[in-house]
Amino acid sequence: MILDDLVAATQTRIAAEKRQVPLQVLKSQAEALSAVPAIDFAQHLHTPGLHIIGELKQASPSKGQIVTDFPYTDIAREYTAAGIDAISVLTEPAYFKGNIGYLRTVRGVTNVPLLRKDFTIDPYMIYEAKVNGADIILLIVAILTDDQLQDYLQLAASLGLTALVEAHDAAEVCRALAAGAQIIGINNRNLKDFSVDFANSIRLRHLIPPTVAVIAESGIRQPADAAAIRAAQFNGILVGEALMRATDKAQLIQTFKEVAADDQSENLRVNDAG
Ligand SMILES: O=P(O)(O)OC[C@@H](O)[C@@H](O)c1c[nH]c2ccccc12
Repeated sequence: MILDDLVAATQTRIAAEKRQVPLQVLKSQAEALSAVPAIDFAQHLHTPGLHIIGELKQASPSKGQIVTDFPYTDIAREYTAAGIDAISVLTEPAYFKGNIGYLRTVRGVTNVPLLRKDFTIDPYMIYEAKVNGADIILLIVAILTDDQLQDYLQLAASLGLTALVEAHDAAEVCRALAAGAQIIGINNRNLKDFSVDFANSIRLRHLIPPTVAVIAESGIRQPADAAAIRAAQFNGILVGEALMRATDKAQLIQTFKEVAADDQSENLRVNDAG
């Protein structure tokens, strides 16, 4: 199963990194930064409208090479100018051609919150996210025990990081809630076989109380997709491939935002009538 391969590759990678920079060194670097006030992304997600997390992803195991040209700092600037709410930076090298250096570099060109998109399986990676400028880490329920979920959420909070806790089915959503997740991402893609079911997030939405922010992830391509997700009361969307392939990324972001704005004015009308 591909997810097992990803986890194994990540274990090997982190073991090598620990030999380069020992845990204690990284930990003290991260702790020195923990006083820096982090952006409360969960709170931001509860403000009105559909928030957009745009991804920087040049390749993936399901799609192979998505783009041949990957000017990621230019794209980060373009996302920022277009009013994106956060940028997701793939840092997994073996399957997504990501790099932790991309995160650090992007941090230098934008002030928007950055999500370190990786297969977090070790506290080391959380310190590393902090040291390289992330505001948000990804915790994938499918690859963590309940104890790990809780510990990693706590560690992230202690460093001033927010966690996006990713679930794919009802049981995983319940585990995310039980661990105390403040932001849950429901992935439309099954990481075990990479099949995408766009309706998956909408089907599971009702399991999450309004106090917890919820993001729909993967397979979101068109404004109509964003509209359907907004109508289902999501706080945000995570968009990778569609933005990477779009020649005019600002235009696509704008269109997604317009869809959300229409929905808001509809709500206002309903409220006025009531
Ligand atoms: O490119 P898409 O279909 O818009 O999907 C983006 C994002 O949801 C996807 O990259 C993703 C969701 N969860 C992940 C976990 C690891 C790596 C990647 C992902």
